[in-house]
Amino acid sequence: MSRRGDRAARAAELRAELQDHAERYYVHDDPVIGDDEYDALYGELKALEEADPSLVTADSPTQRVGGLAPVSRLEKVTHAQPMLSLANARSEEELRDWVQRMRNHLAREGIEDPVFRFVCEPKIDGLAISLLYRDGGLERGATRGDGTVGEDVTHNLRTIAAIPARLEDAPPLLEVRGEVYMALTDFQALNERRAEAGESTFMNPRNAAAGTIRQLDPNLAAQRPLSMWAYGVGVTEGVSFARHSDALAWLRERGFPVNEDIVVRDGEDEVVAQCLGWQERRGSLDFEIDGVVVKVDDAELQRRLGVVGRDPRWAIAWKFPPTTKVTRLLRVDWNVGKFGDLHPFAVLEPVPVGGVTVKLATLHNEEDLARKDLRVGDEVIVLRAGDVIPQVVSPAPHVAERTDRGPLPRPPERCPDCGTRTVKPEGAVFTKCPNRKGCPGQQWQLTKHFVSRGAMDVEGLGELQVQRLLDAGVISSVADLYDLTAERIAQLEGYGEVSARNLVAAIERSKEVPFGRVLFALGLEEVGFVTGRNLAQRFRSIDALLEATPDQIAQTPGIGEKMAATIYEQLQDDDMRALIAALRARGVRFEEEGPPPGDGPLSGRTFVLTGTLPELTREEATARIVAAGGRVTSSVSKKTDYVVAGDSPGSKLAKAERLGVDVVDENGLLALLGGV
Ligand SMILES: NC(=O)c1ccc[n+]([C@@H]2O[C@H](COP(=O)([O-])OP(=O)(O)OC[C@H]3O[C@@H](n4cnc5c(N)ncnc54)[C@H](O)[C@@H]3O)[C@@H](O)[C@H]2O)c1
Ligand SMILES: [Zn+2]
Repeated sequence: MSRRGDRAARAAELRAELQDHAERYYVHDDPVIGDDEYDALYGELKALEEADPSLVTADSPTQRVGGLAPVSRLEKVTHAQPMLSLANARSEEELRDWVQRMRNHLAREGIEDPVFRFVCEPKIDGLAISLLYRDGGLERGATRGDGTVGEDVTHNLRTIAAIPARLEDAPPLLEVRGEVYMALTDFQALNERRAEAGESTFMNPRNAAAGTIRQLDPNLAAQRPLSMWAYGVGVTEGVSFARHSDALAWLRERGFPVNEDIVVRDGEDEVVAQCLGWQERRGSLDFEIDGVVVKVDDAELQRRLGVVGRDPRWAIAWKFPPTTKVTRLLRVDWNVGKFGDLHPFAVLEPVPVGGVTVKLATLHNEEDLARKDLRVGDEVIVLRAGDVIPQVVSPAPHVAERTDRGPLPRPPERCPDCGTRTVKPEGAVFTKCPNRKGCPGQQWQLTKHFVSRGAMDVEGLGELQVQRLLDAGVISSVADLYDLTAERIAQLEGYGEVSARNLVAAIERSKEVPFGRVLFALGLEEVGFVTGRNLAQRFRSIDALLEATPDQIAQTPGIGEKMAATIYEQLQDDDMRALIAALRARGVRFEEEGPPPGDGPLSGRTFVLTGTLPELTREEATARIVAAGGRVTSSVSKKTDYVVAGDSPGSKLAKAERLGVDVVDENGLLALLGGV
């Protein structure tokens, strides 16, 4: 075969392979190769096409954004201006080549020696969206899709607090582009919640954000904390910008979240230094960035540079080294949780990932382990994003084809901490150590939980210190914390005189923690942060709660019969009652402060908010209703007194109308509040 024939065959092979990987990546969220590997194949195809442009086909991945058309049941929207992708640079050399390519291109356009200013922006690893504002109102929000046609996700984008619903001083038409993302801590909390509930976990924050935004039901999006960074404008009428940096400043002034770290740099050297600097810092951010986007600042130069294939010629993505690595799964060990749940984790052959050596990774639960089909001895893909606990994503490609793999790891028959025989209750997600009272593993978890942020919030008492206090026998229950003296603490490893005094002060301060959080801190099964607060609001004192019947507990918002029974049972337990008495004797709060709800003009009334209100944010409206003695819940039922409907209200309004619930607008709400 001729050399051209060889090249054409290889190009076709690469196209098919890339198409396959793109489908796994974008549609099924289940890539089998790393981004660097994908980019290498992509680079090879691109090089072939550049050497021989006749090899370029219209369906080549180098010519199409995302590689795929939208497939979901969401409405399709055609973008007013295509949403493009970005070319990559993985080294200083590639970045300098890009600048040289721009110079060459401009020279052909008759522009010699252009002066470049560059805007460097963190490359947020989320999903691109377009927000269309007409006369200041958010008319439509859409995903990128295949760059030309995206999906209408306005209903979900409206639930994101960072996205302005209305703009002051706005031009007739404005398209804002940005990245929707999930913060790393939120991502981790979401996955933990899902694992606890036996649901599948998300592989990374991008996955979680994309999965959430593409849901049909906006309630789901509202429950998952998403945010956005704005990084550009698309079509506009009545406003234009000479520089990209002007557009960003203008967006910021109008209330869009524009990342504070974005900088303007004059030359290539400065840009390179900036990229390397962020590469160092990437782990310290609370959201994932996978690189730096470098853009030419001057709008006229951008226009002259134009687009090549699916990428603007005037921008490039400096990609960081990958945060996934392949290593060997040496063992699966099991940790005992607060309620005796056995949580599997992976012991790995140590491997450096993104600047840190990873030896352990979370595996969430037994089902997760089975779903991922992980076996001891397998080569596995580990992912480390920011400060989040590393996770095992899957076996490495081709492992599944091996025939000599070990069995699926099973939870141990005896508790690794106390040796008690483990049990798996019918229908439960976790195998358990049933020794709630005597298991040191559970004791440690409960103590750690008690002092954690959101619970009693005792600063200066990390998990290692908790372990030391328990091991040394200095405390045997959380009540003992309140008897500690600075002298006693100072004798322990890791404490000096000052830190010991600070710890005693922090423990003392925890007596101010409100009753609802104390209930949460006790570590009762089914009593999370919100349920703790709701119980506190309903019963107002521990005495009332301890006397309550399961039926009375079930009348608390958010608590069903089954939950109520579990909570009731734990409160009957002698040890739990002794612990509560001991904490109470030491001054921990077991009463709700302030006037009882029911004192305001809205006492006993239940509200549901839907849509965007003209003035009040959701948080403001909720706070004012609660301050007036009312209650806000998330779904409409016969018990709802009022639905407050704003712009684009969604299904709750329809339901309210069906059930005959009163519907008011913002003015109606303000009237009910009576100027509170
Ligand atoms: N592993 C696989 O199998 C596989 C398959 C397909 C794609 N991929 C990966 O996906 C990449 C291609 O994805 P892509 O086309 O979405 O492009 P991209 O992610 O490389 O870059 C374009 C996107 O960057 C985002 N972005 C973040 N911050 C930005 C900012 N400040 N300014 C502008 N844009 C910003 C936008 O969403 C934009 O659409 C490849 O490089 C590859 O790494 C991997
Ligand atoms: Zn045990």
